[in-house]
Amino acid sequence: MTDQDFILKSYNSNVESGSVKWSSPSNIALVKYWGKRKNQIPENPSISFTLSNCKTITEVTYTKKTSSEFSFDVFFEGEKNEAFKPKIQTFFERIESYVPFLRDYHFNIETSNTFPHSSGIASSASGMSALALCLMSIEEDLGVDYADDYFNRKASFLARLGSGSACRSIEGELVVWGKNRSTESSDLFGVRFDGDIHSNFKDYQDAILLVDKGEKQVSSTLGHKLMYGHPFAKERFSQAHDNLGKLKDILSSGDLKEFIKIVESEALTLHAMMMTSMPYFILMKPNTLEIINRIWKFREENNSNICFTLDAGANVHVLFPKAEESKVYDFIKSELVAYCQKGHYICDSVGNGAKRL
Ligand SMILES: Nc1ncnc2c1ncn2[C@@H]1O[C@H](COP(=O)(O)OP(=O)(O)OP(=O)(O)O)[C@@H](O)[C@H]1O
Ligand SMILES: C[C@@](O)(CCOP(=O)(O)OP(=O)(O)O)CC(=O)O
Repeated sequence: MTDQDFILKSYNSNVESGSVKWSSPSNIALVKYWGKRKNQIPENPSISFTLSNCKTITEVTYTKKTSSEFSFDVFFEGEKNEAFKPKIQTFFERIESYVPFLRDYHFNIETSNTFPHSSGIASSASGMSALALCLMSIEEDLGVDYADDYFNRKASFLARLGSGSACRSIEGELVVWGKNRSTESSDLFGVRFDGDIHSNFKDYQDAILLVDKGEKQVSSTLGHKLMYGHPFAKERFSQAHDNLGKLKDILSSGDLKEFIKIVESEALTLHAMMMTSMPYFILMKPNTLEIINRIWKFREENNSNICFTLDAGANVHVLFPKAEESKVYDFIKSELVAYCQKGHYICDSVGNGAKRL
């Protein structure tokens, strides 16, 4: 498929108003997207677990208007929000040719997240995917009739133009984005991982330890830009291809020890890219490292398959098989909680994707 396949050519412009509502999850990458080209095309493929409890709920009410500029209001967690508007404005500008009705309506966007935003738990992924899905449902309200597959693909295509990782939030349980030699994929949208998944990875758990709930100093968007001219960029992009290939085999064989190696190495490589860019920056906090060291110690002493991953932030995602749930939560409550801001953490697990409400 090409960009052209997603252009909406005709719709019923007589619809006066309506309302649509979606819940869309965040996701956590196992192989990380870090570096992009023009038009939100990733420099390397990535794969993520779709989450279940970390999600955005967005309701969009649309009303016909006469003026031709974009018009929308954002209400975040019940209050009028100006801070989220520029990202949505940029999103609308990027997707206009694919959803031309954007200038015909005023949009009232009421949204909330179940987790802190802008702190490396991919609120841009759940937020932008929820909005993209609402626009797709409006497209349907305007008389456009699509097969299920196309609906999800276009939603993912639009979401990508809001935030790259958002294209991996439409479906579950594992989603791949970015052309590669190992799996079915596209640079334009995310697709469900087409390989076998061993039962060891069913219902995988993710406890997100909130080391720092504040907004991070450097946004992911800026971080991606710093991969231009980065001294290790070429090697990193090629490593991501290799890691995705290895992960495909691991997901099928159920080899948890090998899974841990890839996932932890990906997280540390992501942060190594930040530390070696110019300007360089560090998003981990001292407690991030304390937690990592304690996870390693616990794994060794308990013959556990617990591991960590990080997004672009200080918070730690603790990944583990369902079978280890009770012993890992005992460990978190007795040891790791001390390193979390106000003792807060989120219990999550792999989920099935977005839902219309
Ligand atoms: N519910 C929402 N609706 C619309 N936009 C949202 C929503 N939640 C967050 N955003 C947008 O996403 C931005 C945060 O994304 P950013 O990439 O900086 O941080 P993040 O949440 O840590 O994500 P990531 O882990 O992908 O870096 C917010 O400033 C806002 O513009
Ligand atoms: C570290 C990451 O979470 C980076 C996410 O980057 P974004 O998707 O937030 O960036 P933009 O495309 O600029 O919106 C890794 C990942 O999710 O793959």
